[in-house]
Amino acid sequence: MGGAVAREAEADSHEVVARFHSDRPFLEASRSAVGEADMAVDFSLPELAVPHLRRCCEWQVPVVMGTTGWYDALDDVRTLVQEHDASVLYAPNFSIGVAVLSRALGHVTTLMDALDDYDAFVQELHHTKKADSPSGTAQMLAEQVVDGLSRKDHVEPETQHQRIDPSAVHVSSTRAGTAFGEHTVAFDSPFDRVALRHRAKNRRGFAAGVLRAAEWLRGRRGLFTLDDVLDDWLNA
Ligand SMILES: NC(=O)C1=CN([C@@H]2O[C@H](COP(=O)(O)OP(=O)(O)OC[C@H]3O[C@@H](n4cnc5c(N)ncnc54)[C@H](O)[C@@H]3O)[C@@H](O)[C@H]2O)C=CC1
Ligand SMILES: O=C(O)C1=N[C@H](C(=O)O)C[C@H](O)C1
Repeated sequence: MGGAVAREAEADSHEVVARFHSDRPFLEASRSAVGEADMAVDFSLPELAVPHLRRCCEWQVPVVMGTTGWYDALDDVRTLVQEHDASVLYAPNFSIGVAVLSRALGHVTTLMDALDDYDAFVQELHHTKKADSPSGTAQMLAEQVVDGLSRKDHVEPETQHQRIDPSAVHVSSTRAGTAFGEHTVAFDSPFDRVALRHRAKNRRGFAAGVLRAAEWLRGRRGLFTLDDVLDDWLNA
């Protein structure tokens, strides 16, 4: 993703001050390496996300965090941001289409909460290079369903070798080929199935969302998500 974001940024007249990767690790860089950068964008590895966030907070560089797989540490990151009065915006998926799907899902789960016949599940498909599973987006969508449906109380991301607990939202992950990222949230009753689906056709949608989020974040302090950007985006 780093390359896709850099291309989109340069096409939009932003300057890419520095790029870090496995041969030039960010955590080994000095403050001067990022110069006057007014924003950092991170698409790296789950285990690097929090150390990278910490370094950016210490250096007072606002961050747009796209890396997934670190959300168990969200409370620590919230504390970190408060301690440093820092600026961080994170999202498991920077596509505007997923932001809209997520808003729509909020409305759908409110309706479905009154319709006990409907069970809910999430499916995701990604390319074989993906390091984390389930995807951050699938995890987010499944948690949204748990929050919205009183008959569900947890997410189950593992293959079940027994009957599924009816209070679980099952998330299944497939890794195959070069799929950019597909997510389906579905509600299944004895009579029909209602599904919301997003399919990324390439990586440009993620990169465009990152730029939009970075522009929104400038001058703001706190911990934000793409949902905070959405109202301005839709009304622009
Ligand atoms: N939020 C969103 O919209 C999206 C999130 N992602 C997430 O972004 C993350 C990265 O995904 P991809 O870009 O597809 O993976 P990738 O494997 O192409 O990129 C990982 C990058 O991390 C770099 N890296 C490895 N060690 C490093 C170190 N010590 N210091 C600095 N950089 C280091 C690698 O050089 C590489 O450039 C994943 O967690 C993925 O789920 C991916 C696409 C969209
Ligand atoms: O690794 C990817 O490629 C993607 N990861 C994100 C996720 O984990 O949800 C977003 C997108 O689906 C692509």
